[in-house]
Amino acid sequence: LVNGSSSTLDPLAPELLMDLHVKYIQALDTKKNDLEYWLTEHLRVNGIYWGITALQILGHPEALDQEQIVEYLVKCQHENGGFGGHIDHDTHILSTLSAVQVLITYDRLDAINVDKVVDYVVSLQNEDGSFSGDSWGETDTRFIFCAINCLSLLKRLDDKRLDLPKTIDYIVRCRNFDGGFGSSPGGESHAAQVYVCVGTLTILNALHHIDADQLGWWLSERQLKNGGLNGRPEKLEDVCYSWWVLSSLSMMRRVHWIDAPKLTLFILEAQDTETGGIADRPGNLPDVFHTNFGIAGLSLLGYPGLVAVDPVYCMPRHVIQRIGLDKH
Ligand SMILES: COc1ccc(S(=O)(=O)N2Cc3cc(C#N)ccc3N(Cc3cncn3C)C[C@H]2Cc2ccccc2)cc1
Ligand SMILES: [Zn+2]
Repeated sequence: LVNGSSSTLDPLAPELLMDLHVKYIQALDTKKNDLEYWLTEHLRVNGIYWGITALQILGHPEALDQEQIVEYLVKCQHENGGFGGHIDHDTHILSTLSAVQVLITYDRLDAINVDKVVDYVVSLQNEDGSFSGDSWGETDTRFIFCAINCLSLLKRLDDKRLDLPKTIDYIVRCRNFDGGFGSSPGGESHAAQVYVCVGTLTILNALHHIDADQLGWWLSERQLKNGGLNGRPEKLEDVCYSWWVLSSLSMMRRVHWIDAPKLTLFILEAQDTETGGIADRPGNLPDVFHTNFGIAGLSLLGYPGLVAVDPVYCMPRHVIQRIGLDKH
């Protein structure tokens, strides 16, 4: 009952409309007459990572043209080694990580200059151990995770230019009295920041800096009566927190501290049964971001028929195993 899909509790419960979600993702790149398609141009590379990863977990890697996607991503790499959100957009650590994640998922790192990617990421590290998102210098624990995650995927954490002990110190400075983490020292605890800080410490084998019972309790407190999870106390439930909270609990071996059947039901009720796709909560419009993190969350909950996902990298577990990172 704990890990089964919701139908073990309630025969009328919705099920995951897998084929409809595959069609929703395939249709994303065809809406070229929608204003939204062009407004989200800056998100294109991130959107490809969200779409590809959802298709991988659904077991349909063939649903998009991999060669065409690789050719597009190659065009997004700048001479500084970073990737922009779209061709000729400024480079950013978020789109650089997304591009690397897709290329590794496709086993096509041969298509890009990996050494230049490493140079770009290393160039974003600051004196205090944090990382900036781009050359404008804005720092956020999210960017530290993107940098460490990317270097780990490229097997380049041993780069002599890095000061990893300082990065760990910076993350620890972002820990709050409630056991959670914020986007910078003194920042309020937020589930997405907990994920990026627990993920960074997991990759750097420094989880001993975390009080797993205290943080596990704060995370389990994110679950509301409707089964959904919020990001902070008093906030509304949102499907993407299924990923930020569950993956953090999974890294701390405490996924069972959440009511899995009730969360499963919440995610399934956020599906759009007409168009496919998953919204941030039931009744809202779906988007590729929440579709990916809803499906990834269901995979962590053991929903039947889904490919296993790695809680640290949010990539298929078999891909992480292929590159030998499944030691944690
Ligand atoms: C719809 O208004 C927005 C607002 C912001 C953004 S964003 O800054 O690019 N970004 C990615 C994102 C993508 C989509 C999709 N498709 C939808 C939302 C969303 N959010 C906003 C969000 C999600 N849950 C509640 N909120 C308000 C997260 C945000 C930050 C983020 C970026 C990368 C990785 C993780 C998180 C995009 C659209
Ligand atoms: Zn959300």
